[in-house]
Amino acid sequence: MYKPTAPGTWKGRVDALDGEEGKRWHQGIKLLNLTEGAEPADAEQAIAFLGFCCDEGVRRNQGREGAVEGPAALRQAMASFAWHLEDDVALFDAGDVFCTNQNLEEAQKQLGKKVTALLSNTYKTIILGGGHETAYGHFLGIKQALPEGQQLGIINFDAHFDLRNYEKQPSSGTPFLQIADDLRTENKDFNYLCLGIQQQGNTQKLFNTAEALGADFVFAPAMQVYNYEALRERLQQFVELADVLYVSIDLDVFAAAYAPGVSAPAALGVHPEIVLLLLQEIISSGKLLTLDIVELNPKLDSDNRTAKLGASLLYHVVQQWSQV
Ligand SMILES: N=CN[C@@H](CCC(=O)O)C(=O)O
Ligand SMILES: [Mn+2]
Ligand SMILES: [Mn+2]
Repeated sequence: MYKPTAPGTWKGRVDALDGEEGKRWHQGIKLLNLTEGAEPADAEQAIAFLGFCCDEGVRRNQGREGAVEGPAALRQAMASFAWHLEDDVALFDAGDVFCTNQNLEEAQKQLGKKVTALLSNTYKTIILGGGHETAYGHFLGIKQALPEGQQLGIINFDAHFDLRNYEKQPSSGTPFLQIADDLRTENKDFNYLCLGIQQQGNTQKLFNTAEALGADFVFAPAMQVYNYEALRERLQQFVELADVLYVSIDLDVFAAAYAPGVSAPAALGVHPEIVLLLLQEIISSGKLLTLDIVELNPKLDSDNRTAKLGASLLYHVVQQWSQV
């Protein structure tokens, strides 16, 4: 269920005449093979991408399939980014975990193992989804790597709570309830902040589940740059209570004009600037442990707009995270 990235996958524009000054991400990224686990990172600041090629959760959740192609589209959209990273920073591509034979549960376990391998070898990890079922696999890995007694805070930029009941089967709509239940089993707190919730996109049942779990949330219409100070305060209160943060970005949080390439587009979704500002605030706290970006469906995208939005957010995340 795991494959390292093939050489030649990262390709893009080459400005040969400009030498080192013309460097782009596809010329600087290193391939990392996790077949036997991970070697300790050989750079002061090591950031690793890992793909989760899976939309089985979306299929089970009655969504529109295609997120299995998300990791490839994100890599392609990042490949020609200009290289502006400091000399002590190394960027890695650690390959992909695949979901085969609709065996989502096994794929999530495999993703978890690779995440643990990266985190316990001091890589800053960025998981490229996949449907939002990526989050539960990601969490399985975080759980193993988290030092005893550390409080985990989970921040999800999403139009949806993804707190659906999973008695029948886990899906892309259930990961955060699965996480909440796992944490409760271990007598740990579920600290969950959801940013960009659409009222019409979540039933009363989901609001009730969120309330019962003590989850905090901000509705999409309040996610505005003019409201930044209030949002920052809210975020800071949440961040203060956590020792480490897991951030999830579901691209359906954005307005469909920016992000048409998702299973469930939000016509009145959030504008990217406010998400970027809040991400910068999160990273500057120094508590970000790991991040994922999910629900990109290249089949539904328009001129790679959604892929480019996701990739551009990752550009800024990498640029800032490599300096804290
Ligand atoms: N990943 C989550 N997806 C949403 C889908 C909602 C919809 O299809 O409208 C959810 O389950 O709530
Ligand atoms: Mn989601
Ligand atoms: Mn969503």
